[in-house]
Amino acid sequence: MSAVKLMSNQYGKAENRVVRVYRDAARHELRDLNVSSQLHGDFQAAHTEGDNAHVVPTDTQKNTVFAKAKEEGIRSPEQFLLTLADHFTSSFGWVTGGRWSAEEYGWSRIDGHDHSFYRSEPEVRTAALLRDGAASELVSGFYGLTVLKTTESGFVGYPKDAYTTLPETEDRILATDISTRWRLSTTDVDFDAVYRKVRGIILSTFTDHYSKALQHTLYQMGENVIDAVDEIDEIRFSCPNKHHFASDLSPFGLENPNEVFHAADRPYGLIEASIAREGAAERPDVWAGVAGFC
Ligand SMILES: O=c1[nH]c(=O)c2[nH]c(=O)[nH]c2[nH]1
Repeated sequence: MSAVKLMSNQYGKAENRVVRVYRDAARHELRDLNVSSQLHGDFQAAHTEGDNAHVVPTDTQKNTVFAKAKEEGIRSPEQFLLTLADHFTSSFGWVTGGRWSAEEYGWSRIDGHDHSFYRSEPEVRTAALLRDGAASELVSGFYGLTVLKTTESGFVGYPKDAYTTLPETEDRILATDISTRWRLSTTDVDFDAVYRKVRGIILSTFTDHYSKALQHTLYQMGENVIDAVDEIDEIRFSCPNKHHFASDLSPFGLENPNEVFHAADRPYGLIEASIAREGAAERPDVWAGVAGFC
């Protein structure tokens, strides 16, 4: 009699780099994804007996990603993940769900050209689908959108102790790499439209207020997104405070009224926050499948 038992498990093929080109017309379209597939279900015997009768090979999961890109197309990362989940759960009775995720890289036309593109979007778009039986939970987001404002940011009013050296300021650079994910309350939305709207709100919020701290700015970003998008119940941010320190040029007899900075790469403040719609159900189970804070 063994003293151990199998607990949670999942398996699949990670990081399938699939590029779908639509070339039915002279003006081509493309979607460029990195897709991971993880199955949940009855894989007990595979672990305890070495019986692979239920083990849909990770190689087959990889092939399915590419075949579905052809058969169903890629209309959005989220839609593609739903297609994969439907396929695996309907094809294999013991597959009760899974976790499918994707990153998307954004391309734009070179001078409006029909079939030549350049990597235009600085950020990587993300999507994660958790399927459990009939329930689908979607978390969309992006990371790597770097923003900076040269003024309209300050940091004052914090506690001072024996170790405090930071001077208060009401005029500093605020810069960060935005990582964010938002939890959708439905799978019945235009995912690309929601993505563009959220991205736009986050950027306009960054510019449109005096930031009293990065915490203050993230909260306003979250508040504005949740106010504007009914289908989003919760949004998370993980953002480094990319410090820019005004250089001391006094040894050279020069003044420096916030014109020359040392852009320090580390250490950096790390500011993380989750903002949720008042009254919406909390879903720690959904976030548990997302690496890091968000
Ligand atoms: O926006 C900020 N938030 C902080 O928590 C913090 N701490 C710090 O030293 N500088 C800043 N800036």
